[in-house]
Amino acid sequence: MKLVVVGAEGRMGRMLIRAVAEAEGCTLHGAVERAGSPALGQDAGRLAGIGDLGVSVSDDPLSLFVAADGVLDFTVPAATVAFAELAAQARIVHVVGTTGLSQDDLKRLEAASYHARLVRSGNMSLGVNLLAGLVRKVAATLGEAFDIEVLEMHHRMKVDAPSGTALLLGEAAAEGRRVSLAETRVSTRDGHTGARRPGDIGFATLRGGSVVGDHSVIFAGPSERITLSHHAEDRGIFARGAVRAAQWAFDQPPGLYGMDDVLGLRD
Ligand SMILES: NC(=O)C1=CN([C@@H]2O[C@H](COP(=O)(O)OP(=O)(O)OC[C@H]3O[C@@H](n4cnc5c(N)ncnc54)[C@H](OP(=O)(O)O)[C@@H]3O)[C@@H](O)[C@H]2O)C=CC1
Ligand SMILES: O=C(O)C1=N[C@H](C(=O)O)C[C@H](O)C1
Repeated sequence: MKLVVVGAEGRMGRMLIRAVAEAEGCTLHGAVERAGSPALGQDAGRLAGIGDLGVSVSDDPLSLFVAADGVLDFTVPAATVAFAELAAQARIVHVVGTTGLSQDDLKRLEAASYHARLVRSGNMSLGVNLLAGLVRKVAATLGEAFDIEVLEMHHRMKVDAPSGTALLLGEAAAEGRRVSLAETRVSTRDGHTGARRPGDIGFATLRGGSVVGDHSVIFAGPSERITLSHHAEDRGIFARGAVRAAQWAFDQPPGLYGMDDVLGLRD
């Protein structure tokens, strides 16, 4: 499968280049950065620390997409929406790991998925997607006597909050309880907040250092507490998940898919 990595110089971009180079049956067809990036013209393999691959970083995504099978995209929301339109034009697989997407961005990705095979997830690791299934089940079993709080910590450079994974886990909890996350979500608490509203799903965000990604879902009940956690130790877990998603989507019809489809975890 011929894959293009966009955002090639980013923390995830460099991991994705490595994951594609290591994956059986995949080749790196192209690497893209924004116009003006100092990475333009550099060899993508060298950028990723694995030696030359003979693929120069380019700022012309469409000319690469038309001759590729898929694109791996962990960038920023505005770029991802633009790449979705180009991937749809080229009728290729688009794997989206970018987080912090607005409702309007999500609608535009959905529109693109009429033509492209688009896989999107706030977390591409096996562990987090298994955890989401457990959270759904525990939330359904315990009911509202247990308060749900989602706690996350990431490195100091992360720009969006709560994390895409925290929202994915919050959605799983809300689904388990058969409520809408939009109506129960509380993402900030400061000052005299009053007592906790029954049924709320709370989010707490920590930022600092080089933390790859820590997430816990806490079910706090009368006199006891259950905590379900995931700790990411290496970004390779997300990159390998993204390559697996692209390989899975290659044989699917156009549509919008999640990692639960890729991993066969849908109930
Ligand atoms: N779903 C998942 O499993 C995971 C998701 N993520 C998400 O992936 C995203 C990226 O994270 P991370 O790699 O840490 O961030 P980085 O800031 O390190 O990387 C983003 C890259 O995208 C580039 N970029 C921005 N705009 C464009 C454009 N128009 N065309 C091409 N490239 C562009 C940036 O370039 P420049 O800096 O020059 O602007 C940068 O190199 C985040 O939303 C993060 O939350 C991260 C890990 C796992
Ligand atoms: O920005 C990151 O680094 C990460 N982003 C994703 C998120 O927002 O959940 C996934 C992972 O936790 C790392």
